[in-house]
Amino acid sequence: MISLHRSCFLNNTGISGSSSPLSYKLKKLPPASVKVTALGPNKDRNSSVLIENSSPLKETKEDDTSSVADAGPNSTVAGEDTEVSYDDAATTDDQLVTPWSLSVASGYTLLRDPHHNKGLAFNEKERDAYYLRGLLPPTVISQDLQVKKMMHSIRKYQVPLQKYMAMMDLQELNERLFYKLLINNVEELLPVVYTPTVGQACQKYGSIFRRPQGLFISLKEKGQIREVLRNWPQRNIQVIVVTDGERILGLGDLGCQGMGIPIGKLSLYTALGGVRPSACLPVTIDVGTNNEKLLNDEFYIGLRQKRATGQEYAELMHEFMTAVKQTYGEKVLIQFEDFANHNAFDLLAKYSTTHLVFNDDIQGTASVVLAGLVAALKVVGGTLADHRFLFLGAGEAGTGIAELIALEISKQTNMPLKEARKKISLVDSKGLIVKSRIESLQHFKKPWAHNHEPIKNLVDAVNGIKPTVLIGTSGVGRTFTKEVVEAMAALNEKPIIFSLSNPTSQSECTAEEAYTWSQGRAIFASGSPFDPVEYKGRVFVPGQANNAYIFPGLGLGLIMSGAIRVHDDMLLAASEALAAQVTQENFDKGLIYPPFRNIRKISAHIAADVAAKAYELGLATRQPRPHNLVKYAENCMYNPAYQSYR
Ligand SMILES: NC(=O)C1=CN([C@@H]2O[C@H](COP(=O)(O)OP(=O)(O)OC[C@H]3O[C@@H](n4cnc5c(N)ncnc54)[C@H](OP(=O)(O)O)[C@@H]3O)[C@@H](O)[C@H]2O)C=CC1
Ligand SMILES: CC(=O)C(=O)O
Ligand SMILES: [Mg+2]
Repeated sequence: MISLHRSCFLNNTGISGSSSPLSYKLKKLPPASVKVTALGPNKDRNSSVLIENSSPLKETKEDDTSSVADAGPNSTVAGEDTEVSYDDAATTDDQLVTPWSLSVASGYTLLRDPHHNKGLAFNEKERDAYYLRGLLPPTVISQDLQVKKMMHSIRKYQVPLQKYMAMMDLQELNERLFYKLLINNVEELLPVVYTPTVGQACQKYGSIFRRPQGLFISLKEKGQIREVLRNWPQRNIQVIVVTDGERILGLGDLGCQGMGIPIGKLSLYTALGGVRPSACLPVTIDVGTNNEKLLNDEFYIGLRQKRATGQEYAELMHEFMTAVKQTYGEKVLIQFEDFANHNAFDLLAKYSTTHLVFNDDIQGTASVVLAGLVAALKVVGGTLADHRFLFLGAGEAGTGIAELIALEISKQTNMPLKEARKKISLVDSKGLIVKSRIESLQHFKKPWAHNHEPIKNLVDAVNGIKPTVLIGTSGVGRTFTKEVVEAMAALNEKPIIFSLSNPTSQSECTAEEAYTWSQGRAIFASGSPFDPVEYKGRVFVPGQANNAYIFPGLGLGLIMSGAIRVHDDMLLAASEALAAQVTQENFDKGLIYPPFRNIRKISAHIAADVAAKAYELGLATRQPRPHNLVKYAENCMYNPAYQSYR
């Protein structure tokens, strides 16, 4: 009896260094009593086919002439006088069949394996060695030419969602080409695989869903989450991005269709931060949805029930968090993403002492915004403590940013944190957060309830508080009206205005509005990208204040140092590292963030500073500490160039 190992490829085993997609082959099958049996996936995960024979078959090296890749579900696995035929057409609906498959990476299978497929870039030698002759047209082209060709076809699509789908198809066809494309064209493709287009993709995810790109863990899987994790083909997981889909960007509850977000975020972990794709696991927890439209949509792919809450919710999340640690160990990084705030703060508080976790919307966003502010001070002058901050939106992003600003002010000035918080005011859907509202406020808003008379609307709050910085984290589009921006411009020579809500439709104002209404004086950044704006003969390039600048580098820093916990000082370190990357040339264009085209270099610096902080705090387990952390970060980064197969 012998089993063929399905997981014998580079990255499938988690063992790198092999440059052959084909590690095992069989000698020709002996004539008698050959039986091919399928195994259910949970019986032996490493086996696709079990072949019983009176004389055991030997495993041999690649120079052997026969390959089991010749066999497939519809083919005949033949000895000289024995045939076992598998013919799908012969089965009917009421006959039970087992969905077995061979996954030896050669021939047709190799072309279907996104981790190893190179398409027309397979060279002549590889085409011979891996049974590709005839399966490809004769031309051999370079990866660079493939990139050029793909960009050419993606640019032809007018509809952003079509571009998104073309990118997702590519990711599932040829992973290295996907990442090469994304890295080489990051400024053009970021809005395709990430905000704003990923928002549309989530809204339509039920219709566009094709193949699993991450794990769906629903209430149906309660009690079996460890087994579900084992169904994922990769074992050596380093980062998980998990959502429950309740607050997807500023689009609200998209239930199970929120899966587009973890997938998009993790593709940035690889493209922007260099974490290898096989180490990334997107997860969506499905506890139902309160979105009536989805519940009534025949194409909805999630659980058709109202959201579970309370103990039922907490138990599922706890089982997930426990299973993750048991399966992948202490050092797996879990990024909470796009949870609604009534769960987000509690989950973070509960698991930050036992797991390597952070909440991107609360902490990653805070870090990126603080970096933008620190950079903006070089243009407007003064220290953080000299400024007054007003937020529209007092949820995860708003209070998360506010707290990190206060922490930094407190560090810089030795002012008590409580005092530092007084420089920051927040407005929620009910108006300015003030002391008289304290009883009815959610716990994360309470620290921001200052002594002030109640104010209902934003313009009055601007005129009453007289902020130098206005930050939008409301998730509601066009709330920075002309009146609001003009009020900021009347109060400040250079008003700092950030419209952070995503996607573009939810941005508090557009770049054009910010520059026009402030007569070209605003220092502006937005969560989703806007094109440059020409105002009175001058071109303004708006920056993108998005946590995508932070989480890939932060994650890499945590992974490469073997950190076991996330600490606020790491977020401050990430923020400082990002701010330090803004050049005079960027400032001259009105930018307070460096361009995304340099993101891998930026991420290496962020990773290095985060790792340095982890060592300093005694939270790093990788010893000895690398001497040059920036170089080490760069060397750790995944390179999407094709590997040569022997
Ligand atoms: N650029 C970036 O990197 C990031 C951007 N974001 C974006 O920020 C937005 C908010 O996210 P998040 O903080 O997590 O969401 P939350 O739901 O936690 O918070 C939203 C806040 O906005 C308030 N709000 C809603 N409507 C109004 C209104 N009309 N006027 C005033 N306040 C209002 C809510 O008030 P109430 O509490 O009274 O309901 C709440 O305080 C989203 O669009 C998200 O995409 C988030 C993370 C990162
Ligand atoms: C960018 C991001 O994380 C958000 O909008 O939720
Ligand atoms: Mg988010």
